[in-house]
Amino acid sequence: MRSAYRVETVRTAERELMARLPDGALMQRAAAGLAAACADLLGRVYGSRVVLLVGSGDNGGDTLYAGARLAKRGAGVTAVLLNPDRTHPGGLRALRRAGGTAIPPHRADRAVHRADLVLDGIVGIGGKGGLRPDAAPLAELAAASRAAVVAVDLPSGIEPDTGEVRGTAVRADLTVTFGTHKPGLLIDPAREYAGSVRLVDIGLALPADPDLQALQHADVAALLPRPAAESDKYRRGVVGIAAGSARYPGAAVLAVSGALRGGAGAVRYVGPAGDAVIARFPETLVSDRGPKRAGRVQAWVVGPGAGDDAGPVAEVLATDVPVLLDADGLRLADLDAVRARSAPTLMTPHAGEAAALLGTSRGEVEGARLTAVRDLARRYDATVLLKGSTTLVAGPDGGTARVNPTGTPWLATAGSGDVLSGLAGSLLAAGLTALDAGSVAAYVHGLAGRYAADGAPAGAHDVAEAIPAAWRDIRD
Ligand SMILES: NC(=O)C1=CN([C@@H]2O[C@H](COP(=O)(O)OP(=O)(O)OC[C@H]3O[C@@H](n4cnc5c(N)ncnc54)[C@H](OP(=O)(O)O)[C@@H]3O)[C@@H](O)[C@H]2O)[C@@H](O)CC1
Ligand SMILES: Nc1ncnc2c1ncn2[C@@H]1O[C@H](COP(=O)(O)OP(=O)(O)O)[C@@H](O)[C@H]1O
Ligand SMILES: [K+]
Repeated sequence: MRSAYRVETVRTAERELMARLPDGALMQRAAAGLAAACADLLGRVYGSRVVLLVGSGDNGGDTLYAGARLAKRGAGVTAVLLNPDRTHPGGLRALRRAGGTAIPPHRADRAVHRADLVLDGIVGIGGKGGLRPDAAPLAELAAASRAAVVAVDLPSGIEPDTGEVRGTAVRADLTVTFGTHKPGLLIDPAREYAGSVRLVDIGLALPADPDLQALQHADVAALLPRPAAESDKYRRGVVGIAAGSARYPGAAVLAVSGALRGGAGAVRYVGPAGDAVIARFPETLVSDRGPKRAGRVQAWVVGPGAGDDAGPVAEVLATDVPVLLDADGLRLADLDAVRARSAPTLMTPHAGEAAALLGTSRGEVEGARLTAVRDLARRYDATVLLKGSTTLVAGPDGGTARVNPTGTPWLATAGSGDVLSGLAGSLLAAGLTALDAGSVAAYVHGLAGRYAADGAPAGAHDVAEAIPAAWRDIRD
């Protein structure tokens, strides 16, 4: 499990640890880890040209001490001081003692242009908003140079708690972060600015519940349903799919294709696309009598390709089993009916659908995904899975949210969301909580997308067909 904590929590843990350690010890741990990561990146430290972009906080302090370590190993180190009077004094002394030099920002151009490595120590968790006008040109210089860029703790200019980027920010090849991941390092758009992320353990004691977590293979393996010796198809769970329309029969087929591979013992289909479903998947239990009279299920999926018929959505929401609401179902669902449910509801909007539900724009949702997914979860008193370049899942209680690490832009293909809804519904029917069903489905779906594409375009049905291979890979 990879965990991320917001700034306030990091600060508290930092204070507690600092009180028990000699002055400056924490910064030395951070600087040592940072210098080691830089040395790995450079390959050969001796003779390399390193430029430090140094702001006036402790982020600049870390950077100066790391620069001093690299200078001691023979690197030529130049520090660009954004604010010479407020530069971390101990860090600057250490750099000078090790043979490094300091220059003002107006001389940065040439140094950055010739550098092999640029360290971004402009601002860390103390930053707010995009970079200020005096700092922004340095980010642009770094972007234009051929040097590798290492962000110290986080790329300066991103919002650490949310992953928002509201102005200019540094674009890094590598981010060396201290103590814990920050949510912004795992969520687009900021994640794009961070490059690869390396965590340096500095001994922080953090609370049990992170703000955000990313499941990994072992976590998902432990959650995947597995039939026991005495299982039968009903004990494994039956998932009902109320999807598709005369206009969009394919959505029904794709949702069923995901559901059949998601661990439920049987898939019941209800809707006008029964013939198409049976033709492709003869094992489906097809009914044309509407969700209420279709027979017992342990979870419902409603909405993919459903068109404008609000009837099945209302029927499904009135049941006492978990419900996954997707696509048209999101639009047709009555807010009060969702809020009144006694069983869990999992909503799976993409950014456009989330924006419509929140009364905002798609761009606003994409720029502030964590805020959007939490807002929706609270508003609907439901678990929400927000799809897209970073898929997030949040529960209504405001507790730990999940971020999916396996996504791939190859998944951006028509119908792949239908596959996801079937898969997640099947996991709900198999007994997973809404948070687990959503995050496990996103994980398996992302991996299946990678397998299906393997570097070339793939269709949604290919993604569904790759689910068993992804599942096996996780299980092994
Ligand atoms: N937590 C830990 O466990 C450990 C933390 N450590 C390190 O400490 C870092 C936090 O240091 P910090 O608190 O001194 O704040 P920091 O990030 O340097 O920023 C403050 C400076 O930024 C400026 N500034 C603000 N916004 C800005 C903007 N938009 N654009 C431009 N400038 C902006 C602000 O200016 P001011 O408002 O004061 O004028 C002030 O000068 C943390 O990220 C990690 O690297 C490690 O040493 C060890 C363990
Ligand atoms: N840029 C991207 N990176 C990773 N995954 C993406 C990206 N864009 C879309 N996806 C994924 O592709 C799927 C598309 O679902 P959706 O938007 O509902 O499409 P459809 O309605 O055509 O099925 C979702 O799982 C989503 O998370
Ligand atoms: K930084």
